[in-house]
Amino acid sequence: MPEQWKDLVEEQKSFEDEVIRIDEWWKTPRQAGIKRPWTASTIASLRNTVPVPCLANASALKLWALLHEHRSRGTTELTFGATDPIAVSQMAKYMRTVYVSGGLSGFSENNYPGMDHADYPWDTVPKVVEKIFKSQQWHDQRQRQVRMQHRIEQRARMENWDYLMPIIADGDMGFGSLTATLKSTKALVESGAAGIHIDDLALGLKKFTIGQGRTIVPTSEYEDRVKAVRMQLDIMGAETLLFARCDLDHADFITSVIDPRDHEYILGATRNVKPLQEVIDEAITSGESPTAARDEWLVSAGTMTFDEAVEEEILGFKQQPKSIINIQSNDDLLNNYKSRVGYGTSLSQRRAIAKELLGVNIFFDWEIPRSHNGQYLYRSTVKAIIERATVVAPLGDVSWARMDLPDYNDIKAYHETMLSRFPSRLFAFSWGGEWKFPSSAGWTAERLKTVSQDMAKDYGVVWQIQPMYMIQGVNMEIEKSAEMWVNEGMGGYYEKIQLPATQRKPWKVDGYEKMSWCGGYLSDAFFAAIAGEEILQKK
Ligand SMILES: C[C@](O)(C(=O)O)[C@H](CC(=O)O)C(=O)O
Repeated sequence: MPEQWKDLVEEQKSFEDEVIRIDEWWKTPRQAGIKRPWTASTIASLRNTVPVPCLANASALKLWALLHEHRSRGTTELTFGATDPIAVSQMAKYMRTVYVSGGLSGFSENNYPGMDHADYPWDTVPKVVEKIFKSQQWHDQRQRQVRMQHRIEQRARMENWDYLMPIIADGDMGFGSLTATLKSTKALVESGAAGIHIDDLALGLKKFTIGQGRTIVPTSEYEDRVKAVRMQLDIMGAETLLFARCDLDHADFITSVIDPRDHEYILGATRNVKPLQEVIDEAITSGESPTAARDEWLVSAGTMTFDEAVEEEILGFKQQPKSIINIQSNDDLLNNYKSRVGYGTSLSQRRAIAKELLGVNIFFDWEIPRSHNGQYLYRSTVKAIIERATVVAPLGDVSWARMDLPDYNDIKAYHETMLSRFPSRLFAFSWGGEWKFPSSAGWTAERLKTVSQDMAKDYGVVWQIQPMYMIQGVNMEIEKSAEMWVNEGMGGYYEKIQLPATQRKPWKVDGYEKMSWCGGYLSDAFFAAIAGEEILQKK
């Protein structure tokens, strides 16, 4: 065999071995539940010749085991968003995971802070994850060094925190095209993320500042994003969990009507009026309120979904159209229409069915209500969230319906239906800040005390977070400390911080005087080891 053939045969063999390794990996309990639309050879061909070890894997497998343990016990992991490694080192005493919120990172971790419009640089969250991941390693190292200076029986009485808490990171909407999603996934995994969430919001259109404005992408685009994340994980051999988040709740817009699976929820005008944007522009030119003009327009245009327009048409019939001979009532007609349309029936198919049944063309135009940025008007429903979550569930590990001002009935409907389709599903949920919790929507103070545990037990919601609003608690403590220091100086510090912190039981609160937490003992150990001393001297 010529020399160069030997290399080629080796190359082929190493490729085929890699394919086998990937196939075997996909059979492991952690990976077996995922349904991929690609083969192991595709992934092998996208991998490096020499695979780069995946640092996040130990943590990801730990997260996987933890969430499954919660699932089987009917309990939940409660955590909150943090960007500061110091805060995370304290959280380790009570919680077993940590969340890195994009909103919080965009607010505090870059030079151009702002509201959570996901407009911060795409590598902001990976950098925060990396900072926390590395700090966790350091805390683990310095704690171990101190512990190892003590005999086993002494160690039983010493602090022994698990600082290596799996980090779940906000992947937002992937930060760009599919290749940007691949890159941001790669960066998050390389930074140490044990879990990543990805959502279906439109790029550049995330808004929290005004009442209206949440915009989602078509189902197909969301599906592609989730695929991109999964594919990048596969390429890296990463065990990192994929949290498929759906942000459709309270969405007002969708960017495109390309996917028939979304057509049922798109709103159109049922009267032949001027386009909305023209009316808004005229209002602005003449100094009138564009919001009022918009609201009036929505009513005057008879804005509704196509199915609602069909229903209105049928209910408006005084008598049966002649073409329908075997249908007795308007209700039968409506039921007939409904039985013939369903998930994925396109608008043109719906039009044709309506025409066939009613004998008339229904006026419905979803172009004229389009917004300034070209978005289509959208009606969000729990059913639509479930449909999207169902599409992406086989690619993800955890399902998450982001809800704001939630109605408990919506939470129940979403999880019950998802469980009927995916009985062993893991779910995530995020709570909000300063929510009003109306009792009309099923919320009472008593309900709130048990709701997290109930959602874990009843629906398998194993990971529940306060994404960014715990910052209010942090602010409260800092504000109180600032007030104290300015008014009471050293006396206040001694009485209100130093004494209670050092007297706290069973452990002192961490501070610089505690040589372990600030790494003093670890530094001393380095100096001693370099000087040639035996540092493992059991006290
Ligand atoms: C989770 C989230 O993405 C975040 O950045 O923390 C935000 C939080 C929030 O606004 O409630 C989100 O849900 O979009």
